[in-house]
Amino acid sequence: MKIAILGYGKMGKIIEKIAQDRKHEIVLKIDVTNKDELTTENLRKADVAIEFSTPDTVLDHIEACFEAKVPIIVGTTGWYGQLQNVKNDCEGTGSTLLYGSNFSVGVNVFFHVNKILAKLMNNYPYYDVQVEEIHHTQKLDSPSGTAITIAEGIVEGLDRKKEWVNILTTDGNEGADDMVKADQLLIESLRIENVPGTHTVVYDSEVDSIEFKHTAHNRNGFALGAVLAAEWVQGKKGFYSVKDMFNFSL
Ligand SMILES: NC(=O)C1=CN([C@@H]2O[C@H](COP(=O)(O)OP(=O)(O)OC[C@H]3O[C@@H](n4cnc5c(N)ncnc54)[C@H](OP(=O)(O)O)[C@@H]3O)[C@@H](O)[C@H]2O)C=CC1
Ligand SMILES: O=C(O)C1=N[C@H](C(=O)O)C[C@H](O)C1
Repeated sequence: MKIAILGYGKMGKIIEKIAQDRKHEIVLKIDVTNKDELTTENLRKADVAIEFSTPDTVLDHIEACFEAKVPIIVGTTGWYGQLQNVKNDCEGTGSTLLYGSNFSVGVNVFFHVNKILAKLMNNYPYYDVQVEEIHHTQKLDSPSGTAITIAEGIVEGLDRKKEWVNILTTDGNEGADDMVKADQLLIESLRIENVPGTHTVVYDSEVDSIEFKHTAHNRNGFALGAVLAAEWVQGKKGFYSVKDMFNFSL
């Protein structure tokens, strides 16, 4: 496959390496320094674009791919308020897009089990629940896209939580729980140097705690998942999420 990499930062560089190991060719790499090269003509040299840039640039990149009729895999987070508009645009223009807040196999297993656990915990009302996410200090968005997907899974399955709320802190979160209503699900966001991504769901009662945790040791799992998504989307039309690719049956 011929691949365009839109956003050539921490993720873009690992994606390049993994894609080449899998015998794909990188035909375009875009970052701030050469953003003028993101033209329809250049995009059409690719079979697929893989987008890991910023919340401020992702929508322009999506639009450029729709215009060029090149399928796009979107890993960038922090734009999900526009999801429905992008879906309408994708379907209206006969384009192809697959997005995911997290492309790693481990996190997608986590997403699936998190939903099952949330439903199960309806039977145990004496547990409260919260989500914690920790990322490196360069991260632009909070909460993380992954934490949003986790929180949506809990709100969907656990009747006593109606919506999520977020508190971002860099120096501990004393008293944060007191600011949250009983039917709100707290997502605590922490920013610590060099952490690739750690997500924990904690069910806490008077007598014990249940902790369900995913720790990324590096970014390779995210990058491999994005390349697998680029392979999976070949020959498909429409709007997909990474969930369609994994399609867990349990
Ligand atoms: N879905 C998933 O599995 C994962 C998602 N992510 C998400 O991916 C995104 C990128 O993460 P990461 O690689 O760590 O971030 P980086 O900051 O390392 O990389 C961002 C890249 O975007 C480029 N960029 C910024 N502005 C523009 C512009 N106007 N035009 C073109 N390129 C631009 C930057 O260019 P320059 O270097 O020149 O500044 C840089 O190359 C984030 O939203 C993050 O949350 C991250 C990991 C996994
Ligand atoms: O910005 C990051 O680094 C990451 N972003 C994604 C998110 O917002 O969930 C995925 C991963 O956790 C790393």
